[in-house]
Amino acid sequence: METGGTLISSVEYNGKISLVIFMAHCPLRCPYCHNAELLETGEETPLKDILGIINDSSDYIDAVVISGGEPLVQLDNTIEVLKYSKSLGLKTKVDTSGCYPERIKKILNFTDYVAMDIKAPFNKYKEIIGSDIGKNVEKSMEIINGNQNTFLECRTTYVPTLLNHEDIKQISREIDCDVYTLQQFRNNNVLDENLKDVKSPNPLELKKLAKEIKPILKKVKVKTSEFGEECI
Ligand SMILES: C[S@@+](CC[C@H](N)C(=O)[O-])C[C@H]1O[C@@H](n2cnc3c(N)ncnc32)[C@H](O)[C@@H]1O
Ligand code: SF4
Repeated sequence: METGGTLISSVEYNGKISLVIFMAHCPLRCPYCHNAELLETGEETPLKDILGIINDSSDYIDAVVISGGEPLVQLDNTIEVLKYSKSLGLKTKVDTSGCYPERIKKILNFTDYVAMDIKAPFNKYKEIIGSDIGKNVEKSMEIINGNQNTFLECRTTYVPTLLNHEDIKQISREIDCDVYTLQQFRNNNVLDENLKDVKSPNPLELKKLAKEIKPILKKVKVKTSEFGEECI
């Protein structure tokens, strides 16, 4: 399998210590992507080495998180990692763009938690990230919601020049999830050079926006580099 390596994290799975595996490759090119070096290629890593790392860490981790890149590009390897993690009694989480609804179905039996980006209102994907996949993401959301054992977090990275407050309000009316997180855009590593000078949105602006959509979504969080994750 091709990866961008692994790390141990205390923030990628709420309240748990997790091993995060970064899978290489992604069919999308979100202008703000901070993992751009992983989109085309990764380091060839035998599956058994990744399973070995999970086994060696299993005494002190609670969960395995598969991120990337897009984990569902390497579907078979992702399934093997999820199954193995569950066999060791670990929680599992997958970060995805939601662009592959049919593949999502195949991981749900081994996935406790999906964090799925809602990158734009469903009818504005092409305009905002350049790929017209809104319908796929909507379908993925419906499939995950049909599986009562999988927790669904929807999340949007708020990039001031790409999105506006009305877009977030439209998203809040279109989605159905266990929790919605507004994430602060950071410009330290971005795919599109034009975003290098775009400042991170102010945490107070994000919190005000989150309060405005809370009556619709009920459970809303804001994630910023200044304050970490805050429930609104
Ligand atoms: C790199 S993506 C990998 C998983 C999957 N491909 C996706 O897009 O959800 C993981 C998370 O990083 C976020 N992200 C990407 N670039 C970012 C940036 N410049 N600032 C803040 N978050 C960013 C994405 O929105 C997503 O929630
Ligand atoms: S943010 Fe996710 S979906 Fe977008 S290009 Fe990066 S890895 Fe792919």
